[in-house]
Order: sequence, then structure tokens, then C-alpha cells
Amino acid sequence: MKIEKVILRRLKMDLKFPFQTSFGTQREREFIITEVQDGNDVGYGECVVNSNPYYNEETVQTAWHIMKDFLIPILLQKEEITHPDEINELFKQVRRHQMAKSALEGAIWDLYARKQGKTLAEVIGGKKEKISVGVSIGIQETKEELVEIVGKYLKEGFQKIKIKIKPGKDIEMLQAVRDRFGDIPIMADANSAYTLKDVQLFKQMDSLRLMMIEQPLAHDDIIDHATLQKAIQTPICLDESIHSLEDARKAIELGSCKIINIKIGRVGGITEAIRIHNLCKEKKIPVWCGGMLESGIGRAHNLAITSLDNFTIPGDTAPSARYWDEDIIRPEIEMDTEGNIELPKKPGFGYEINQTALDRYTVETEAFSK
Ligand SMILES: O=C(O)CCC(=O)C1=CC=C[C@@H](O)[C@@H]1C(=O)O
Ligand SMILES: [Mg+2]
Repeated sequence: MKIEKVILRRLKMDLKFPFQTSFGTQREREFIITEVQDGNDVGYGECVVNSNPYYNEETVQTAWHIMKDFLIPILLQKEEITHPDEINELFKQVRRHQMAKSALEGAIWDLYARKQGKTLAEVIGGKKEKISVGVSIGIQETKEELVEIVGKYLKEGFQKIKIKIKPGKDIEMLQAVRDRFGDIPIMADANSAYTLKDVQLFKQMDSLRLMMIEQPLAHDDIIDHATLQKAIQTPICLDESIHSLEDARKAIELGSCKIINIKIGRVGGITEAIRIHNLCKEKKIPVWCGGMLESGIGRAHNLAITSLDNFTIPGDTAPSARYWDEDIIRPEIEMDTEGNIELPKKPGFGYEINQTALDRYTVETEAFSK
């Protein structure tokens, strides 16, 4: 492959619902779609950043700057790229900025798959034909509202219910769901809202028999998580703390978690995501694919990575209709009544671009060539 042109598009899409987490409420999604071109062949990726640096330190503006001024020039200068695995190494001089790196790396994986006439899942090494799907529910005002919304999603078939929590909106909310629905697969995501001072609360939560608690402690911690994991039975799942294979190795060695949420953007791309998956498989740590409220393009990349066999827990990979009135791909991603999504069969990420929708949501475009 020779990357001759790169296009960045900044998009704004309204979410169908306000999404509340321990760090705020989100009503729209602002992010970047990347396109790489090699002659007539194209590949697409999604930069899953937010407009604010609340989930991680990157924003739409920092990612645009890092791609424009550092990463894209590296790609355009490169005479030949044989395999997308080389991108990690090419970008190595730029520290962190995982979501910016991942957005370009993902587009190159898509381009590579299309050139081979294979699906993204196939070139990644995934064998599944369909994947199991869960849903991530934002913090609700009351127990009654939460119970109602959980009921709705269970009826739709979702195989895992993830409930966002924060101090004051935790054990009682979760208990209400447990009491109403019995032994369903539920988990909680705290987005770093607690400290070790809350260890008693987490011990109490053991009686809820949650599948896991996601990122209870600081976003940059693996030490306190190890202490907490020793004190409780519920498995801890790390999200924000894991940015690389090295982070995963250290967390596993310390016993900081029993499960890892892999987000392609958070770990700097598909290549690193595969490496983390493989390490976790070897260490018998199950993984699942987290979501960043992606559009269809990022979502399709998530489906592809989930086709790897150690993704044994349903991911936050809900269908398009949960988030958008109209997605930017065709057909939209759909889930069956048992909570499964079938992997697409077309080359690359497997869906067509809905160009009219893509243009409608685009607020800024910039193209780069040699
Ligand atoms: O894409 C989805 O449906 C998952 C949404 C979700 O849970 C998250 C999206 C973005 C940032 C976080 O709040 C979060 C997470 O922590 O996993
Ligand atoms: Mg999370």
C-alpha cells in the first residue's frame, strides 16, 4: 500500500438520548472520520475522541492537530506499507495520542482488507460469524426509570446490561434492578468515580453478584485496583487504565483486574488491541469490546475485533438505531431478537458509506496529499 491522500472529516451527530456518566451528560457526539486513499482504493476509520478531555486527555482538536501535523506526514512520506502491523512502529515517536493514532491505523486496516477482497474480521484473524451484544445505560434519575429502561433493553434481547454508577447513584439503583429482574447479566461502570475509601461499599456490592465492576478507581491507577480486587469477590474490569499491551501485562501481573475492556481507540489501534487480546487469552483473562458511542464506521471496526475468540463477554456494541436517527453506513447495524449481530460479509469493514448522511453531519473537511 502507498498512502497518497488522507481526508479528515469532523462530524457532529445528535444522540437519540442524553448519556449521563460520572463525569457529565452528553447529548451529541463530535468526532472525526478518517479516509486513506491508495489510487482508487480507500479505507475508513473513526477517531473516537470527544469534544472534551473528560474520558481521556484527547479531544477532537488535539487529535486533528496530531494527525495533521505529525501522523499524516509520516504516512504520506512512507514509500510502501506492506501490512497494517507496521503502523504502530511508524507512529512510535509520537507519545500517547492513542485515539489519533488508532483513527489512521484503523483506516489502513480497512484499506488492507479491501485490497485483499477480505473482511476486516478475516484479516484480523476472527472466526466468529456473529457476536453477542450488550448495552450501556447512562445514570438515570430514579430507580423506577432505571428499572423501566432495563426492562426495555432486556425485551430487545441485549445479552448484558451495563449500568453507569457514581457515588449516591450506585448500590440502591443496582439492587432495584436485581430485585426486579432476578438473575440477569448485569455489571456496573464507575468511570473512576471512587477511591479506596469506598472499599466497604464495594464489599457490600459483592452481594449483588455483578458480572464485574468496570474502572471503579482512578483513571491512571493499577495499584489501588489490585488492593481493591483482593478485598472483593466481584471481578474488576479495567477500561481507562489500559492504553497498551504493557499496561495490560502490568495490570494482570499485579492482579489489578480479572477482566479487560478493550477499546481500539484507547489502546492506539487494531494491532495493539489484537496483542492485548492474545496476552489476555494466554493469561485466561476474558475480554470484551467497549464502546465510545461510535458511528457505524467505528462500530463496524468494533464488530470485527470482537470476532476474535477471547472476546467471550458481550460488548458495548449496540446496533445503530440505539444511538442515531440515521447512521452514516448502509445497511445500518442491526441486532436480532436474541441479542446477536451478524458479521458483515463484504470486504473491509463490511458496510457501504451513506454519503448523503456523511455529508450532512460533516462540519469540517481537510485533505492532505504529498
Ligand atoms: O458505546 C457505547 O454504547 C458505550 C458507551 C460507554 O459506556 C462509554 C462511552 C464513552 C465514554 C464512557 O462514558 C463509556 C465507558 O466508559 O465505557
Ligand atoms: Mg468504561
